[in-house]
Amino acid sequence: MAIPETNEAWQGLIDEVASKIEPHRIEPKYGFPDKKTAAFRGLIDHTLLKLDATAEQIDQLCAEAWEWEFASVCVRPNWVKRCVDNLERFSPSSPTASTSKILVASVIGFHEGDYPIDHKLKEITQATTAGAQELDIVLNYHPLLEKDYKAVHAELHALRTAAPTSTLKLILETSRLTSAQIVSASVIAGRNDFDFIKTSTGFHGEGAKVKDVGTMRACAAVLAQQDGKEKMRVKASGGIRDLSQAEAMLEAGAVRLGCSAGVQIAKEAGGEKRNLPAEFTGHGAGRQSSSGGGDY
Ligand SMILES: O=C[C@H](O)COP(=O)(O)O
Repeated sequence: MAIPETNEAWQGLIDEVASKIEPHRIEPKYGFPDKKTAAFRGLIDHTLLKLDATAEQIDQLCAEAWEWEFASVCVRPNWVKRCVDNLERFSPSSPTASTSKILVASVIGFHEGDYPIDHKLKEITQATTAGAQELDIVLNYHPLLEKDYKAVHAELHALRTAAPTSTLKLILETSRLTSAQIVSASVIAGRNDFDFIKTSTGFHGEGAKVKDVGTMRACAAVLAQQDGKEKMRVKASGGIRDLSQAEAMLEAGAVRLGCSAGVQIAKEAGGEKRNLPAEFTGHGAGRQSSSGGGDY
């Protein structure tokens, strides 16, 4: 799988992928697990990214993630250690503990993405040292807008190299991009072995849109065919507040959802949570949207 060496060569690859995307769009709606099951809730990254989040709110986030068996908790780097410790305490080798493991995801370069690469690399070290298994990294999309694909590649290559075993999700901030730019970013992410492409930070614009999720999924399918490797996955995030929005994103091709409204969605889906042992309850009061009420 050759890496293009010039912006022109990148553009050629991007155009080739774009020309093959349309046929993939006629695929039927994608399915997802029964809404009442832990498998469905296991598609949700339970997210709290407000700058003013408190320790009590982080503890509550972890408790809710354990109870509803979400895929992960997604937090800022400074909270990773606390989440790892919480989740370890909730799921020791107790015979009653479920086998499902709640992961810890950390955002990197959040939420503007245009931090210098050294800042992002420092945050990666901080998060992975503290035990984060997944990293949701905001793309510096400015070079992308200028079609400086070599610069985009240089950033993504440095990030992948710094975290060779982590699950890497690249946040595109799709509300700031055209469909063509979404394809360009997805192609470069694919060539750099990112595991996911993710729509939004939840702090800008409209958040996830069905159309963009469809484009990203179709692009990932073309790349997988072309490169003969596993399909990069799509995470929809930002503004997903209820079950019908969550379902629409999954039907469009997302296989992971990032939401601060995970509990509301799980309740609406009608499943049953497991109960955290009493010794761990008594966590903090209710939370708000990770985007602080949102600008949607
Ligand atoms: O990455 C996830 C988003 O920040 C979640 O945004 P939200 O608060 O709109 O659900």
